[in-house]
Amino acid sequence: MTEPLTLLHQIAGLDPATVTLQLLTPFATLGGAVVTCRTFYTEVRWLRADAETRVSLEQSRRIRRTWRLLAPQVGLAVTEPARPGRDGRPAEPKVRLPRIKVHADEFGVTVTATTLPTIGREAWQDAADDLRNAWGMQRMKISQPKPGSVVVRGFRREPLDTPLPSPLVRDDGAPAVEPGSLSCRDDVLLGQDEDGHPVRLNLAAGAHGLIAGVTRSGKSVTVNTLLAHASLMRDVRLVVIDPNLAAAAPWWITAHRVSDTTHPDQASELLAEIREEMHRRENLFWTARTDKITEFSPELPLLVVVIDEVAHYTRHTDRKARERFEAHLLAIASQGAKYGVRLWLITQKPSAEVLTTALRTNLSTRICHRVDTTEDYLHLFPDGRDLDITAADRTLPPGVAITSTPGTPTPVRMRAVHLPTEACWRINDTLTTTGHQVRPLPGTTDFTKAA
Ligand SMILES: Nc1ncnc2c1ncn2[C@@H]1O[C@H](COP(=O)(O)OP(=O)(O)OP(=O)(O)O)[C@@H](O)[C@H]1O
Repeated sequence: MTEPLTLLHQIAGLDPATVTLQLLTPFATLGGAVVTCRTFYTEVRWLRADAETRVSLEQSRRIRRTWRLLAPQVGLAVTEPARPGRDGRPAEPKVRLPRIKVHADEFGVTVTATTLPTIGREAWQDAADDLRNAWGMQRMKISQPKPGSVVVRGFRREPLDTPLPSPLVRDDGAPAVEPGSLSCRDDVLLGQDEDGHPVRLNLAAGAHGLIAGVTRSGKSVTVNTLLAHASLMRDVRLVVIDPNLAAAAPWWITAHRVSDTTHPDQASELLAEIREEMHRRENLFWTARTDKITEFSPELPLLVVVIDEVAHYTRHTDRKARERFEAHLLAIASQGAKYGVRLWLITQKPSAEVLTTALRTNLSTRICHRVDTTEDYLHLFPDGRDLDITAADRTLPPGVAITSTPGTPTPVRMRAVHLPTEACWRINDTLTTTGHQVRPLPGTTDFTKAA
């Protein structure tokens, strides 16, 4: 039979070598282009990476390079029995390895591997310690999100131990976000979980929340994140009630309404106004033919009501005043969300005496920094014993919290975003210079009306 190249040679009068060269040239050019693109991509990735990601990139190159050698050593290779060759003599046994793709990030590497007949998740789990040592990782996490592949996450650094700066400020502490450039539809970055995944909150889509933690647990820093975002959102009005004037201090001159009252009755007055506003908004349901407000604007803002040290009012010695306050609180917690109100309660002790079960049930976002007792913690997370570490654990460091949000209802450990109070003052300066000042700094007033 005539070879195709010889046939071409006969038709075109070319010798087979020239024909081969001419046929292969486009493929070689394409191959060269692919290699160039890859190198270019690798270079760009390297140049754009921060110092920690570059260390991980180096590691991921080493993992790829040494995989052929390492996989059989850690039991992640299958040796197929040698079959007799054509000449009847046994051929070399074939060793098959899982194919791997390695991705680097600031915490370490993610290796996605194909499974082989006897090498599934269990085999990877058995090899985890050896891989951790060989790859120089602190911790390995193995999962199988879908049949046919295993995902191995190697952590060189623990996300929970890694400080997470706020996207609202630059490295030098200067504000990075213009007032009014955010909207309540934008996600608020609360922190990162133990796998390094972001934990986000959406004020427009979400509902009410709670932030708990004993003193020096990192509660105020997390409250800063909430208040700073709310202040920078053009379609949010911030209402703060704070008997200690701690969380509210930087926002005193720019929040829509603010109170440092220590008596529940005065706090109740402000809550009664919120309820009146809810009542006014009822008319919108008829005109918009809806049963909840989902679109917000500067004319129809989302009302974010933050009450710091809520126990100060709910455990007040004046029983009647305390009950009036609790009645308002419960009405807003159970009804407010559909009228565009988001209630956020802050407490050192999230016990049943401070927050009734009816109230707690309505607080769907829960951020629990270190608390005093397991009972306090379990009041917030009734199934929380399943976690390796609870928020009552003495070892929970400042800035780490157990968190659940409507997006991630199963509680996770989270390293909260670090937004120090000094940065909040600077954000407030920007708000003031761009005309967002509502009132002067306080004298001895305990209740100030918005201008
Ligand atoms: N997310 C965080 N990342 C890094 N460090 C943090 C974080 N949160 C808190 N810290 C550290 O812990 C310290 C105490 O935090 P914070 O002031 O928020 O505690 P607190 O629970 O509000 O205490 P207090 O009730 O005394 O104000 C901070 O000064 C800071 O050094």
